[in-house]
Amino acid sequence: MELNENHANFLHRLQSLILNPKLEDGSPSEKADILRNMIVHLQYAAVTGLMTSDGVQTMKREYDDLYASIVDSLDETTGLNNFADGALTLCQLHKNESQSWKMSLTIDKVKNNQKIKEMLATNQTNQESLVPHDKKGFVLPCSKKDNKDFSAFRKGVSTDTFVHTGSDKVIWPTVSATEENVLKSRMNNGRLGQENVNHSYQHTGFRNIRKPLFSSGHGQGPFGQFGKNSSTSGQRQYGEPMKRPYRDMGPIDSEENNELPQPVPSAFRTAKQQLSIENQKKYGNQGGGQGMHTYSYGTGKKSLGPRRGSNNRFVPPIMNREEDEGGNSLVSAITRSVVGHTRAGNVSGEPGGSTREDDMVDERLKSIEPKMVELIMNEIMDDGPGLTWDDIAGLEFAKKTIKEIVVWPMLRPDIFTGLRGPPKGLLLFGPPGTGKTLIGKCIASQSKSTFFCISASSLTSKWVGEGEKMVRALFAVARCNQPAVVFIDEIDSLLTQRTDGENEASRRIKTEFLVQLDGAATNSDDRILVVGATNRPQEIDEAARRRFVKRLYIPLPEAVARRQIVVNLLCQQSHHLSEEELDQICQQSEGFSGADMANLCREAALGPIRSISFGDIESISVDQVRPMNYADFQDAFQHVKTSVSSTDLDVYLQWNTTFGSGSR
Ligand SMILES: Nc1ncnc2c1ncn2[C@@H]1O[C@H](COP(=O)(O)OP(=O)(O)OP(=O)(O)O)[C@@H](O)[C@H]1O
Ligand SMILES: [Mg+2]
Repeated sequence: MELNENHANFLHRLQSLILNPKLEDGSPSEKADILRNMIVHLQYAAVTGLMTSDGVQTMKREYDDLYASIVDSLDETTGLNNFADGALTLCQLHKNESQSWKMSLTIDKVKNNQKIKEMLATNQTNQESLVPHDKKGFVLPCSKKDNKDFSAFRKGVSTDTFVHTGSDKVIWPTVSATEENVLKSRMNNGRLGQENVNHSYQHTGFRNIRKPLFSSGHGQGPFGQFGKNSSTSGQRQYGEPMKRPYRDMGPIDSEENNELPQPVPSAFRTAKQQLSIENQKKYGNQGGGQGMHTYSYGTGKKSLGPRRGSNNRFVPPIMNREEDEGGNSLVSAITRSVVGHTRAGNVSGEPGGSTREDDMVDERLKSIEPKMVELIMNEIMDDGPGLTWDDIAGLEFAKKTIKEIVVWPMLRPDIFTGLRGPPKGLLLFGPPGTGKTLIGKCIASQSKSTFFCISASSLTSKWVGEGEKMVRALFAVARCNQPAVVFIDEIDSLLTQRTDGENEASRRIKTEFLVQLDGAATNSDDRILVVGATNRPQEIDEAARRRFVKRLYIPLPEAVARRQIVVNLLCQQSHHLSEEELDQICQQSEGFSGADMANLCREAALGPIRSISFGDIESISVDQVRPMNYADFQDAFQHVKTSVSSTDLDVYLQWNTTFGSGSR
């Protein structure tokens, strides 16, 4: 590939972005923009072959993590996912590990990094080529075995620079010594992969760039110059015409110039690339394994279960050329990631899916912006926190109906066809704190389907600004991950009744949502269930209401259920409550929601602690804390009241009578 002025400008821009990311100041959205820009640049560099996919992947992984931490963070000073805080109890208490992530790569840190110091020291002493080459000096294809030598070579890569004559019209930016250090260090880490920045790009990561030829007979591999005296001997002046593409380049003698050797090193792959290719072939992207670390979110987070970590979901969108000669790498890579995430027993069956499946998925995602696919993938939950139906007290009718709609059809799709086909929309409505979100958690852990938990904020994000496209992306990705359950908590905030004065964007989102719901409902092959939960069903648009064919009332718990909640919670504490006292508590708590019951128990559990004098609290052992008793509950009743008024209750009962699917 010829390095033209556009490429030069591009590389110049990329270099300044990396050297000076300007991430210290600025709002979260500005930072997100900068990082997005960086990621796009890296993708471009890989697609055009200006950087190796290895170099891109390593760098991009870091920027992706940082980017995801900004997009996900609920803290308004550091992140974007905060504007719907009030509306979304689901997200409250969300504590994201990424919040503490800071840009650690400062120039000072790089300068003081031990490895970099060593590298620079090695550079000065290392004079020998460590890359295997044949007698003529051509670089040999590197096997996994050779890779050991090769990494040694990378450590000792020469930092000498080439003279830049200017006749290529490529004006490389002049960089300071410190900046040079940064770039060198990134090269050594396989990041930018640049080993020579003074006036020419000799980049371990950049490939196919016109490179200086050597005539010294010492090998020059795809990773740049090496060999004796590389600062002067054998360097090609920039004005000289390029004889061969860089990646195919071996050293040539001046006499041999007319008879160029066959490109040997084009077969070259690093061991890492080779391993990654093999893994991809074997397992699809899931099996790629290396470099993908799993996140676990903070314990304080209130959510339906663990989200896939940003890196876990991330599959480098740029594949090795060997694998994707046909281009369209971004979409197909994301497609693979979608298929790769599909659970066992899903449409694709095997992780990674078949080629036919890939093609099919490709089609479905073709019109969807990759960044949106990525955002949606981020909303897929791994198996939830192991909640079972028994953890939900009472609500027998709702549980039975949900099992019918969600669990059984997943187990026996062959039986649930035609008239028996399960409904595609399920609405859970009822007073606050009655277990609607809890049911969502249970579906996540019990259904053998891909579970998307979508918050209104992901769909209406100010930053994305294109909510209806997000809705389309959501359903497209769900379609690729069938059977799928899309759980939308507090769905009223998304589907409120349409009014004349309402904002155009939210109207568009709503319309798209209805269209997609219709599509899922009418296409009998689609195995997508949309579950909405709300405590304001009366505010839902009538068109949306119609599409939620099953509308289940989740009422306040009855005495038996309240008892079960108390017993479940008390099993973690020592107590002296008799059966009669428990019955008494359940009668006294008439009108309490499940959440109120949990609050009551929490308050009562503080009783024994309150009876300890302030002075003893530091020294007392756990065994010395007295067990809870009936009096603690009586005290707690003084402070905890029902949160649902009887007027509110009437509204739900009324709505259930008119629109609900029954409650027995
Ligand atoms: N049926 C139940 N069984 C056991 N615990 C329950 C039940 N209902 C509510 N709880 C308790 O109340 C808490 C809140 O429940 P949940 O978040 O599911 O309520 P919700 O119906 O989604 O409320 P909202 O409408 O305000 O979102 C749960 O974490 C659980 O401790
Ligand atoms: Mg809820």
